[in-house]
Amino acid sequence: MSGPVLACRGVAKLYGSGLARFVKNGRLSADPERLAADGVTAAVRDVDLEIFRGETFVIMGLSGSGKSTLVRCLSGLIEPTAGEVLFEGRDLSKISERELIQIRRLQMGMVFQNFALLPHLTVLGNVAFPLGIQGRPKAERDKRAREMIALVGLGGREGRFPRELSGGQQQRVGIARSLAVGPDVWFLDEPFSALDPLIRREMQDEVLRLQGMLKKTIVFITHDFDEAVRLADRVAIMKDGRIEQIGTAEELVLAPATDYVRSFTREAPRAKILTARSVMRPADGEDFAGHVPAGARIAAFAHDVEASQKPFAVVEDDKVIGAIDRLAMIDVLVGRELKAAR
Ligand SMILES: Nc1ncnc2c1ncn2[C@@H]1O[C@H](COP(=O)(O)OP(=O)(O)OP(=O)(O)O)[C@@H](O)[C@H]1O
Repeated sequence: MSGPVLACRGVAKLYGSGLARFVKNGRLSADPERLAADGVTAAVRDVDLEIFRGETFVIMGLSGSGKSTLVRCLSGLIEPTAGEVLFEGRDLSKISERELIQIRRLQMGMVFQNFALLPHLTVLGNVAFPLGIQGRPKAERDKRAREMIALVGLGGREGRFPRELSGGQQQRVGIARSLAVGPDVWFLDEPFSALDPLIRREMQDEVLRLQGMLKKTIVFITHDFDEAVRLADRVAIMKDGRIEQIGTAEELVLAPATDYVRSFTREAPRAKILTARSVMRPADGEDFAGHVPAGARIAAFAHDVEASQKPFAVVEDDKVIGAIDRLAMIDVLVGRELKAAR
């Protein structure tokens, strides 16, 4: 098995003056009270994480919790005050500036909330832009840009300028541009926050569709738990620069590590998050009305189970591993506390 694509070890990013006095042996050595008393902002602190190939890793938190700063550290845009960021096992602070630029240009793609398109360039010009920076010949970059434009559903609009496109279309251009160089890691920093809810959902579907085809390693920032649930393999919840918990949406809902995570996930759409496995009870040789796969989300079968007098079998590898009945459905749907490991 290969190691993580990206990893953080004790990463901290401070803003203020005389920061060296807060770092000992490469690690942050001051607590938040001391930093605050000295007028220092700890935008990020004590962050340890690993992101694996092909994973969609979502970083969530309220405004000011440190999401963007952490992602800037992960993408090598800024250097942490303490700790290490490893990209494919290499400490980003130990490689040359030149190589870092190459990694950022060739192996990382970025999508931003404000689209960050160049207004004087057409759709084709914008998408081809990063290929031009790489010095690729014009014919080659135009061909690749056209492919990317078609991929995001904007074929035929190559000659338009950003101002002639809707917000959703502009962000599709941003997406096409970020994918043009074929990056290994795809960073999306609140890419859909400026879009209205319907378009936002459409764009989430677009990311899911592209991810199904391209299988990138994705680091996605959002402050919306529903968005995280739709997209994420794992979610990291940040508060005051620290990560409170990392887990699947189901783990966060069933076993919140802190009160903060509990309050963050309280309103979560449980039926879309929880699986049959986490709400089943032991089966005791009863008669079943049907069966559901252990990994299926409640929303997919809630209606059938609720409408049935008899329980349903929960199956895995063709074996019955538990049972699920109306009462369990009602517990989930009304949000009654579940025991994490029944
Ligand atoms: N260049 C900077 N100089 C000083 N303080 C900064 C700087 N960048 C970020 N901060 C502070 O660090 C903290 C975290 O900011 P950051 O932008 O990472 O949060 P965020 O979670 O991405 O917020 P938002 O969702 O609003 O974008 C904030 O208190 C912010 O004011």
